[in-house]
Amino acid sequence: MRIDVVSLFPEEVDRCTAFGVTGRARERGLLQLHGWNPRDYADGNYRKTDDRTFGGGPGMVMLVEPLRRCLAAVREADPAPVHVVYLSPQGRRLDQKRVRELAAMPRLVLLCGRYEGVDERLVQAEVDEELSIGDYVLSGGELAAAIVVDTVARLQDGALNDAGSAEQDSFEDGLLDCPHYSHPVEHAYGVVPAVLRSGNHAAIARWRRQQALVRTWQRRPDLLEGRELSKADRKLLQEGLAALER
Ligand SMILES: NC(=O)c1ccc(NC2CCCC2)nc1
Repeated sequence: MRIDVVSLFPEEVDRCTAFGVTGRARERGLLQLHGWNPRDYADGNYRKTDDRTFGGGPGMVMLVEPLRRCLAAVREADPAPVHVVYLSPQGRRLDQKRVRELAAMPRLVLLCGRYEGVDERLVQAEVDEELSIGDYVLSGGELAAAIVVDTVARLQDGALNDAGSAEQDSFEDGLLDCPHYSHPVEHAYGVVPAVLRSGNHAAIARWRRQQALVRTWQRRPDLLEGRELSKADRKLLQEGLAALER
C-alpha cells in the first residue's frame, strides 16, 4: 500500500510512524510512505502557502494553487488510482470498519491542513473523503494522518507477527477487547484468572467473549445499540452480568 502525505510538516507523520509495527511494515515495504510539502509548489520568494481568510475574522487559510500543483505531482508519481482524504473535525468519524476499507486500497493521499484549514474550493475539487479522528480540534491534520497510517499499516498482510491478532483486536467484531494477562501468575495486584491457564481453549475463548461482551455493555453500550446479539452472546452477557452481582 502506498500513502502520500501532503503537509507543511510531512516529517511529523514520518516520525510518528517510524517505530514498532508501523515502522516494521514500512521497512518490509508493506507500506510506502511519501511526504509532500505544498511549499515546494508555492510562488514567490516567500513561497506563500496561506493567506488571510475572506470575510474577515482571525486566522489564515491554506491557498488553493500550491495544493493543486502539489496534488497533481502526487497523482503523477504513481499510476495507481488515489483516494484523497482530508483530515478535519468536519469529517466522518473514523472507525475500525472504515480503517479496514481504507487498508484495502492501493493508494491513499492524506491531506493535512494547518491554520483554519484549506480553501473550500480545493476540498470540493480534489478531496474524496473528509475524515475525523474525534470531536476535538488539532493544530494540524498531521497527527490525525499519523493515526490513519498506523491503523491501516497494522492491517497490511505480514505486518503483525501472528496474523490472527488483527482479527482479535478490539472493534474487530464491534466489541471492546477482553482483558489480557501475563507473568507472574500471582502478584500483589492480583492473580491471573485460572481459566486462562486451564489449557481448555474452548473455555478460554468463551471467557474472553464474555469479558468483551460485559465490558462493551458496561463501558460502551452505544456499540451494542441496533445490534442483534446471537442467542449464545445474549446468554454469555447475562451470565457475565449476573456474576458481577454475586
Ligand atoms: N479531529 C480531527 O480529526 C482533526 C483533524 C484536523 C484538525 N485540524 C486541522 C484541520 C484544518 C486545520 C487544522 N483538527 C482535528
